[in-house]
Amino acid sequence: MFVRFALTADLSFSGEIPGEAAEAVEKTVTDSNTVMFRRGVPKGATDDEIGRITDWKIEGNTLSLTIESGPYTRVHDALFRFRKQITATLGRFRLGLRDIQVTGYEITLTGPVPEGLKVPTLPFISSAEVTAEKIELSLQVSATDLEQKIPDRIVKLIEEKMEALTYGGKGEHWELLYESEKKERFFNGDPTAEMIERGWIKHALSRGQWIHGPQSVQLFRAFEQIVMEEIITTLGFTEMIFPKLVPWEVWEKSGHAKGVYPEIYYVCTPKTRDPAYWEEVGDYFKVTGKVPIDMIREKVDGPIGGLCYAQCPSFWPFVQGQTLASDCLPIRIFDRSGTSHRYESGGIHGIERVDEFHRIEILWLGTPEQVVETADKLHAAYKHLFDEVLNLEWRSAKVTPWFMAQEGMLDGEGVNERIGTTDYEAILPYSDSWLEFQNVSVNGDKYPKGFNVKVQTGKDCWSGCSGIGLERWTAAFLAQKGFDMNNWPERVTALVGEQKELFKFL
Ligand SMILES: Nc1ncnc2c1ncn2[C@@H]1O[C@H](COS(=O)(=O)NC(=O)[C@@H](N)CO)[C@@H](O)[C@H]1O
Ligand SMILES: [Zn+2]
Repeated sequence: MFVRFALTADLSFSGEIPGEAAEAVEKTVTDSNTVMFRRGVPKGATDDEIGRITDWKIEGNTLSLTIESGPYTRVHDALFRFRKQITATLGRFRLGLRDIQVTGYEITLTGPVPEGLKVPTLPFISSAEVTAEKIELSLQVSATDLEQKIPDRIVKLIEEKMEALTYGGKGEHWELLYESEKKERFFNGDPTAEMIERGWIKHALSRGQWIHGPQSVQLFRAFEQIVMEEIITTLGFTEMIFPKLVPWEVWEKSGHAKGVYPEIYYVCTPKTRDPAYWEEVGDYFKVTGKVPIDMIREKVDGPIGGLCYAQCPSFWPFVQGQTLASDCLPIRIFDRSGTSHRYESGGIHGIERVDEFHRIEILWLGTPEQVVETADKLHAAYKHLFDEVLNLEWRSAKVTPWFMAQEGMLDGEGVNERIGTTDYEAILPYSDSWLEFQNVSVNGDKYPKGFNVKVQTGKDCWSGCSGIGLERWTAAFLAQKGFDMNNWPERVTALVGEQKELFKFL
């Protein structure tokens, strides 16, 4: 795409601009066009690619400018560079710059426009024309918007949307890394249906949410214990507690704020704690037995953020803005302190795809070498766990990095080949489909950059994370091993012990 910008602006000064100043203004315009606007422009850029003042006129205390550019020294950058020059020039005539009014701003992107491109609806875009080979935008922007580089971000956003449409079909990247040998299958049913049948779990009252009875929890805790022994203790990870209510600021820094909105469970706060303010809500419920949602909606603030989604982002404020001493690296921590929530795709699923799930989130950070080495150690430990301890039929594959998928980004070309996500999948005999039950990711410098974390050497700081989904482990394990404990690996049987049957429903 070739991008052109055009801008008209009125610069108003503290008094009438005298006739004799015209010459000085002319000189400042020429200097800007020939020298100032060429600063930092790559060699070989043609004249019409570089910002230029193509017209100007003085009327009373106002200097009106027309600026045009291609991609270099874009018109708003030219405007602010010129502002510096002209303030000095007219300062000599004892005139101060009072205000800049942007009276027009056009962006034209020329090149093949993919089918179905939707120009974003933003307050800054006053009109948009899209044809097969061109996109023309008129913006309504203030000088402050230009200082915040709104036009550049709009162009970047449109380019991202076009890329997504062009490569959209590429979808998720998937490349097989390892496949275990086939294992004996002791069960052919849907584990969730069987768990319900046996009273191990029951649907809870919120969407995609379950109440886990003792038998299910005994299995969750057995898996957790095995993770503690085989992974956490063996590799030296230490427990922390990461917050589970995530404010926007965390997701702004983690990048989730780019595109996680369709799947968030949003959180709002009362406008006031004053009981009198809320009395009518309780009264309404007392009288009707119904909760007045619309009335509540008027009385809350926010959403201030949402419930835990990816689990690792809310750790990062712990180290935000800090420099870590080399001798404390690599940091290896984990969190299992609460639930994650995702407003998943429609339809009722089994426990393998729920809106509220229980995950052990393993997180490590340090130099790139330390982070890659830790990931490799984790892969080896997991392989031992699934092959020898749980004796699962499983495979692993390199996929689109989880954080890109969650931000709706494409698999970035050219990122360091060690950066990425490995999914662990287990076969579910009853549906003959593979279920991703956990993953291991090398996230590169994404989080340290997002949260401004440095290491003593001043070199890159990288991080990685691994999410172990206990619902998914349980679904995969039961789908393959069934419910007869004699067919379970004895480590699991020993940890589960005698199953608790508490409830007798008549
Ligand atoms: N809807 C869901 N239901 C049950 N488990 C889920 C769900 N979504 C994710 N998980 C579990 O969480 C793991 C990691 O989720 S992820 O989105 O792939 N990755 C992340 O969020 C990373 N932060 C690592 O946790 C998945 O492998 C799966 O085990
Ligand atoms: Zn994570």
